[in-house]
Amino acid sequence: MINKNNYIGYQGIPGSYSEEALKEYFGENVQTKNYPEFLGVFEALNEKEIDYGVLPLENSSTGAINDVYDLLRSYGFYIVGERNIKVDHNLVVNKGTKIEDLTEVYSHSQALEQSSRYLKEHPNWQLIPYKNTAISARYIKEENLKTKAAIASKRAAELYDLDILAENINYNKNNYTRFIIIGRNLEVSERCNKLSIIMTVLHEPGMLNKSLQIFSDHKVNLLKIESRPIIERSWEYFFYIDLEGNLEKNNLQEVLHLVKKNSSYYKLLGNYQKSEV
Ligand SMILES: O=C(O)C(=O)C[C@]1(C(=O)O)C=C[C@@H](O)C=C1
Repeated sequence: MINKNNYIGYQGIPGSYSEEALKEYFGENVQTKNYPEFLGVFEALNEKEIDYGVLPLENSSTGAINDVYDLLRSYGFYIVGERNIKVDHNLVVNKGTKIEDLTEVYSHSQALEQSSRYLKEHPNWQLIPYKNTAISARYIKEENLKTKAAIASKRAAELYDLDILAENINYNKNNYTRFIIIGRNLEVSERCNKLSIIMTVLHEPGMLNKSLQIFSDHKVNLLKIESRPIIERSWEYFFYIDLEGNLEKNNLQEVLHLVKKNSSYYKLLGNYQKSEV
């Protein structure tokens, strides 16, 4: 369980959306460590450099963040919490830059995608995927050129002393990113009401349906299914399933036991409290 000596890791630098999710979840007064890549957060948790990590898992406009889904399975950590954050992107530039000066726009690929309709109105701009939204903002500040812009949060513009040339350029005005909090151990408490598992089924007709029927027969409410390819076995998939429930309540453990029996691979990813928004 979380205590005040814990270190919490996130991808990016101050001003990134991951940092915002971290502060919303843990509060302002926590010790943080940051890493340039998602992988760095997993490695740091593995090496006990941090106690928890905060990572984006999916977005309400563009869907899954595949790298994080895959890392989550391969490292074997647990989801202990989640927080949905409203994400509004801005085109940020060095002071005095005009829209017609721009030739290059830097940001995380997710942010470029979430702003794609606005960016299509400027077909002459070169779009350059970069490590993170706030790292892009800091980079264009360091370069100090009027030809380069970044897509980032208002807070990143403030922190790196940049101007906002266009506000809220994400095409979905209800653009939310779901962040997960990961830890080394399974943490189950009274308040947990959401569960995530990964499973694969035998490549035979009706096998996925059989697993889903188990949930339906026991009145377990499914919230999401995401599939990710199994690299070594073409056209076979890991199914990531989110469902409602608490591991210590009702007969959920027995239901999961039946699902496990019907699966060729099964892993419990965590039991945690659903984000309010
Ligand atoms: O946290 C950041 O600032 C990021 O650049 C990452 C990230 C992501 O990977 O989805 C986080 C939230 C937004 O959806 C866009 C980008």
